[in-house]
Amino acid sequence: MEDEEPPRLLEVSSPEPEAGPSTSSKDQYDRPKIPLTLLTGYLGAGKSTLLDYILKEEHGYKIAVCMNDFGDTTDIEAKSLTLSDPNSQQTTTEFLSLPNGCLCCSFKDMGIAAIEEMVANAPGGIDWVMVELTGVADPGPIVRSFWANEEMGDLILDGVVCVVDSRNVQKQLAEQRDGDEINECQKQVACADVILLNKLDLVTKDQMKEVESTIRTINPTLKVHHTTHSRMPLSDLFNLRAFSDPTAITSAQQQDDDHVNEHKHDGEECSHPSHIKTESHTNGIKTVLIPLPLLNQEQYLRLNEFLESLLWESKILPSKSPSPEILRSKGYILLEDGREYVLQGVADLFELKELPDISNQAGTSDDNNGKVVFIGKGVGEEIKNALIDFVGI
Ligand SMILES: Nc1nc2c(ncn2[C@@H]2O[C@H](COP(=O)(O)OP(=O)(O)OP(=O)(O)O)[C@@H](O)[C@H]2O)c(=O)[nH]1
Repeated sequence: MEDEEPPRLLEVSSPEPEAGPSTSSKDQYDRPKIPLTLLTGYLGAGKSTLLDYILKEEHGYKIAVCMNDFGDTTDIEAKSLTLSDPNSQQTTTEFLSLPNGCLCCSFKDMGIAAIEEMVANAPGGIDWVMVELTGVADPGPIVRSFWANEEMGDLILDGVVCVVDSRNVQKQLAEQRDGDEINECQKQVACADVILLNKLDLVTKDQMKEVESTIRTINPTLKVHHTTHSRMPLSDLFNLRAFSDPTAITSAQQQDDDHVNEHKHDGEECSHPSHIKTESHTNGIKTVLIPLPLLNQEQYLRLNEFLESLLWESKILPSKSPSPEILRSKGYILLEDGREYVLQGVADLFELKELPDISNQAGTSDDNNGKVVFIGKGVGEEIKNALIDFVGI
């Protein structure tokens, strides 16, 4: 998938939220698409515990759970037609059917095409697919592949859920890699849409506050759940629509504001990310949030050009500034003529998608302000200033 020019995704409409297990959206040919959740998290965080819970709970969804090992994540496409049983090394498509209607499969190598084949052949049909990544996987290339595959494939990426071990995550985030590279734990937090701060029973209230501050410093767009044994309302794991719904970004900001308000009133020591030193744990991974006014058409085109230069060529910053490594981009953009766009990006792949019906989007943004968020290493004021200059706002 290393094309010379990063692919752009086709525009798809944002379906209305639906209740219950009937969750599939449709592609442009009116074929149903099955939502897929990627489950990530460092070794021992509680991913299997969460899957075990999902596979036993009565929730009404027919979920295919793939306990997966993509191995070298940069090679995902090459493996996309391989299905091999880790014990026999035989090619197989067998499932374990569970009493709550879920299917469980555990394969060593399984790519997108194999998952699609499994879903198509699943006895009785499937409402949802959940794929567990290995604890040391960098989710970025995998997220990118599933997302890029949506246009032609049968699956639609609903979101990325990350489980962390609250007792050990600060240490895991601070682990150094050769050449000061971003470590896997940092990438997992940066790429996620929902995070379970798990093992609540093993940390004090103050430790949990500090963990949450660090996590929010890396990625303030996350929806955070505090859990023990990965127990949480499962409805909060489904229908995230993280790659199509503008509330994913606006509600994240609201959540952050709520956190500040809470701080103002509870009289306890401040743990908000802007007031606590968490840099040593994040190894330079940060978020920059750039508020946007209403843009005219020309400014919108300039923003698009800015994103291409920044994400494809890392060219936009003054030459003396080190190139940022952007893991995730999100945004909500409003134009003077009333059009609204959602920006989603994973590494160099990005999409600016126009929201189909303005009247349907009422309430998507409480403050009615546009914004762009970049999460990664080396992001900061330089990007903000460069965007403001380039777009002319
Ligand atoms: N005390 C405590 N232990 C937990 C909690 N959640 C999970 N565990 C235990 O932590 C260990 C690791 O949990 P797993 O669910 O296997 O973690 P994982 O993320 O799947 O681990 P890998 O497969 O190695 O990546 C198991 O022994 C779990 O029982 C929790 O909230 N509290």
